[in-house]
Amino acid sequence: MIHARGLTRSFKMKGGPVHAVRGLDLDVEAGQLVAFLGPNGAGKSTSLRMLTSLLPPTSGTAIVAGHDVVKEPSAVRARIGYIGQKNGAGENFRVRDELVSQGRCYGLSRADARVRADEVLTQLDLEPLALRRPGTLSGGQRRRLDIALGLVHRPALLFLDEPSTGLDPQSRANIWEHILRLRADYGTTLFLTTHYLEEADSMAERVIIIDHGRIIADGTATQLKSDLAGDRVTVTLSTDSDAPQAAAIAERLTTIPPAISAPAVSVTAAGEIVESGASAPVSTAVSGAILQLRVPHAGTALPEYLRALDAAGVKVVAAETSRPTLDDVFLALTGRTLRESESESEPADAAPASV
Ligand SMILES: Nc1ncnc2c1ncn2[C@@H]1O[C@H](COP(=O)(O)OP(=O)(O)OP(=O)(O)O)[C@@H](O)[C@H]1O
Repeated sequence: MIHARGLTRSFKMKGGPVHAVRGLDLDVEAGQLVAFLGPNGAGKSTSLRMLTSLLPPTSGTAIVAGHDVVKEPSAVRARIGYIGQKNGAGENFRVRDELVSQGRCYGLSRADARVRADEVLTQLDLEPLALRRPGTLSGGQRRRLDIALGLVHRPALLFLDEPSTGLDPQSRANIWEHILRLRADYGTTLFLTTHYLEEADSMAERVIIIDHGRIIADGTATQLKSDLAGDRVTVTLSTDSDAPQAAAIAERLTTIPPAISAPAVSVTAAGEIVESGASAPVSTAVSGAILQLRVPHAGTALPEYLRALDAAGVKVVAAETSRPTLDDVFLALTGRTLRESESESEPADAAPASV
């Protein structure tokens, strides 16, 4: 459904070029639900805009829904839906009329556009709002209308740029319910960006992480977490002064490597890990009397560690383990958390020039 090779986009800026996307290689099969994650400025929207033919790549190729995004942009647009970050509906028409008008834009007859408008109104639970103006809808209702607008022409592939951002938890859950239903009922291929790691973790069957315009991880959330991040063990000592000794003991244990060195990798559909160069060590973290360790299996590491601390006379007052998150995966790959990356600022003199 999506086949991109070396897809690249740079923007000319006063302070020098911005390399937004650097050589994206991507294959997405029909029916997949893919979450595209990365910090602000990682290149997610630029990638989406190239894949939807809205922005020409600087170099590289992409075949989307069977057509070349550069040579056949109209054919691509006729077969895909794109729901951008901003609202798609105007203010002039009522909700149903917006949908009819969208259908007309895609070449449907007036009668067919009306039938289709009613179908998507039902699909997105928007019938009670059909006669309202978009400006009177809540954030969640409006986002559902955006999705309905993207579905009028029955696309087999839907791109959604942050479909749930800015919504309250209940509306976010509601949007996800509709997204998952689209896939279950119609087999729609879904490619979406999100900042909510826990949503990507629980809903998407495939997670692709992009950073500085490059894909740094690609696999199921479970694969990425177990292969790249490991479990977290947190031990609280009775006194700070024992922390250096406790850290040294951790380094000597066979079940606790002194540092998990996680190379930047991608995981193929077959579960094969492909290394792609850079490595970012994740070390034992000590904060006062609290030690945090990354281990492959907390269930075996923690008892061994506690026995070793006890034998050395180091008193432990609390110990707990936790499963890794996708943020831990990002940390393992880049040495930064996604949240830290979000606050990295753009160059001060960066101002858009011709694109
Ligand atoms: N039209 C443009 N002109 C100049 N630079 C741009 C333009 N569009 C994007 N960029 C730059 O390209 C980089 C990638 O931006 P992009 O919007 O793709 O990131 P993103 O991952 O979607 O971020 P966010 O999560 O904040 O939406 C950023 O440095 C951004 O400032």
